[in-house]
Amino acid sequence: MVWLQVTHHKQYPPNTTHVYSYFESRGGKFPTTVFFGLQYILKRWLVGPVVTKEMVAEAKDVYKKHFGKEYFNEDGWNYIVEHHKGYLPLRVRAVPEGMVVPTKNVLFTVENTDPKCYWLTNFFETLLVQVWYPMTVATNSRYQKEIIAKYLNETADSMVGLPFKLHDFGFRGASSVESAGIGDCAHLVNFVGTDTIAGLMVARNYYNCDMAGFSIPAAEHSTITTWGKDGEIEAFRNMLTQFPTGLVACVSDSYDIWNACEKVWGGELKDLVVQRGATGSTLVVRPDSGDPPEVVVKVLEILGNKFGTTMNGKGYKMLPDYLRVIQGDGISYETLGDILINMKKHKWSADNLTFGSGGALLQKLNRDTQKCAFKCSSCIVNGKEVNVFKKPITDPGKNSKKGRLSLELQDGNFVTVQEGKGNPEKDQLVTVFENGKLLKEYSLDEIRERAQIDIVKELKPK
Ligand SMILES: O=C1OCCC/C1=C\Nc1ccccc1
Repeated sequence: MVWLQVTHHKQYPPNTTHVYSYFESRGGKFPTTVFFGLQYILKRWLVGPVVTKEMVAEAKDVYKKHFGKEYFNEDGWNYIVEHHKGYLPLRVRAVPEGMVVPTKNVLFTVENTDPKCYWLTNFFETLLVQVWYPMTVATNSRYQKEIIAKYLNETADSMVGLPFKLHDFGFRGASSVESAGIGDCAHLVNFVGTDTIAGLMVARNYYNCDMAGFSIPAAEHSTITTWGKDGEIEAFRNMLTQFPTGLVACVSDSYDIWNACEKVWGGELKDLVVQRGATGSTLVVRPDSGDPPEVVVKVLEILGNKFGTTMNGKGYKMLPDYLRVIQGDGISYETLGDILINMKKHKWSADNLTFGSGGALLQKLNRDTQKCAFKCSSCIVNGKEVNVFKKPITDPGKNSKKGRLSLELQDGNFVTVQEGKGNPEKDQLVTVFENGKLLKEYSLDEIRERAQIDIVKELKPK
């Protein structure tokens, strides 16, 4: 409740009764964005009777101390408590979550529904613009899915493994438990592999998804190195015996990844590894250092020499089904292609490998990555609706849109129609929130469907 923009009620023209603002990505790293995460913000902060007179009193006290003067809009907020019973008189219209939209298009609009609360629209800019984070994580994750899909399509017999190909390793590198949860849920729009448990709870509590992601038992360096360097073989054996069936992952670079693959997995423990095949179980070897394109291929070559390979229908090598590799070090949108290219060059199918990504997936992005902005484009002053815009001579890229906006599909392409000239029947924006109530909810399942990447859409049986 204690947000910024607390002095703006004093700054609008006299007799302002309506402020209408919109959110967009002005461009940036990726040409399209996956719209995701607004529903979390609405349900977490804005839905229901969210304002009480006690909160108003506290905010008044906080801001009196913060500014040293009475700038807080006490009357305005008490009006919302008394007249609206704490329900926010706002309307939010948004593109459906999971929709992939080219940048520079309106993604959602906000306006006040009570003329006395003109000041409320932009009061929540601070909170609503935080949608940049889940949106940008979902976008960055989806662009990685496109790269993986390309090489899977070229070098594997099936795309069925695609949803598991990029695993969220990012919990520890996130800025907080809450942001890890939001970011992981955004990643899970595109994939189903994660160790960021917080995201499962966001999916359950905000996106109606009982279990959004999956994982398997995995070693970390501490559970291997506590056995001592000479005990690494026993640590590995312990992984195979403690988890006798199913998949188990084992980080193998604590001392010497080449020796681990050649002499331990492919040597002393080889029979135990091969026997897992009898129960359809799999060992996943995890390198975790060195130059990823080189290390992944060298690990595959060593394991291939020791366990044998088969040629798949696309003419690429596959390890036996009981053996796979996961690379979780140095993975990002910028680097995973290099690994897949080197694998292809050495005739290894992409299906042998899974990626794990941490900091790059959840943390190495900001509001500028997709240039997310919230701007007023229309208002009513003295009963007259006027277009509002900024057009800085110092940066045309910051020009904002004018008037009431709609997002229309014209010949299959998204177009933002400005100045209220849109055709309501064609408008892709949906009223998701009005007067404190959520009018439209999206489940993660339908969001996933909407965000499908084209290559999978094309390959899906008609
Ligand atoms: O190796 C693995 O195989 C597949 C399951 C996950 C996994 C490792 N997880 C992880 C998480 C956070 C930091 C580092 C690794």
